[in-house]
Amino acid sequence: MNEEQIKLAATAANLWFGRKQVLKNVSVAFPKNKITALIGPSGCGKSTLLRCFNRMHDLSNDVTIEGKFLLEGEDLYKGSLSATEVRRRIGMVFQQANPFPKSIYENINYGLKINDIPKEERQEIIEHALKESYIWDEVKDDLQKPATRLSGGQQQRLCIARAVALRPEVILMDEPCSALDPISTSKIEELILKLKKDYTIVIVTHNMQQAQRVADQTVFMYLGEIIEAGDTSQIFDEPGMELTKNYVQGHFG
Ligand SMILES: Nc1ncnc2c1ncn2[C@@H]1O[C@H](COP(=O)(O)OP(=O)(O)OP(=O)(O)O)[C@@H](O)[C@H]1O
Repeated sequence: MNEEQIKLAATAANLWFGRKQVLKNVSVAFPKNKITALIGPSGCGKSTLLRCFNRMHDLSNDVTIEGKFLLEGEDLYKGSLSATEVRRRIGMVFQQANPFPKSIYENINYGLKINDIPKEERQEIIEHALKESYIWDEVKDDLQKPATRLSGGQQQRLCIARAVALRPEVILMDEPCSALDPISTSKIEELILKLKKDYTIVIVTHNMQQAQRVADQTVFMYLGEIIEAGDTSQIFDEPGMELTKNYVQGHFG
């Protein structure tokens, strides 16, 4: 991958929670306008790595982070970027849809407000974000309804709308479908595939079929290390490492 294709990267990253090292010399690059699946057994550090890119560990005082986390070459920790700016440019969607206990409208409006988007522009941005996230038709007549009354799959698409409304460059998704039924899952997958035209996407998933359906690149982690990264077809069909092969074939994890 040449420099110009890389949107997001970590180099020689280490992370400790207290004395426990959870990321070990992690170097990884996520290409622009592509979907990367991050796979590996439970506890190997996938979420921890994802959260580093969004400065989610900033508020924990027992976390030590070393190495570099770069957005188009710009250091996410050492430069002039604030955590708020980092989170605007790098959006995140979580395993459990987490709408605010407010209306559908307010769920998106809130982020626009705190990012100083003028009031007169917000209506159009909200409508566009809901359309872009394939949920507009289901909610357009009831934008004042509490978001918590939507189904799980609708809530997750609303959370994606909330993220895209801020026009991020990257969307990080931490097992976004693990709490959803197969129909909602396929809607989200369809949405993810559509979004890659405009965004760089990194998705943590335990679902090997999902990784193969959506990801261009797959990264396999084990015990805090990156074992192998490559085109999804290569990782699944011709893995270079025995460990990767055993994992993708379901022998452990
Ligand atoms: N805040 C924390 N304090 C201490 N240890 C933590 C903290 N968060 C995570 N860990 C530990 O770090 C390791 C990696 O956790 P992480 O959630 O990144 O793994 P994961 O690969 O995403 O797992 P899963 O697939 O189960 O979500 C685990 O051993 C976990 O117990």
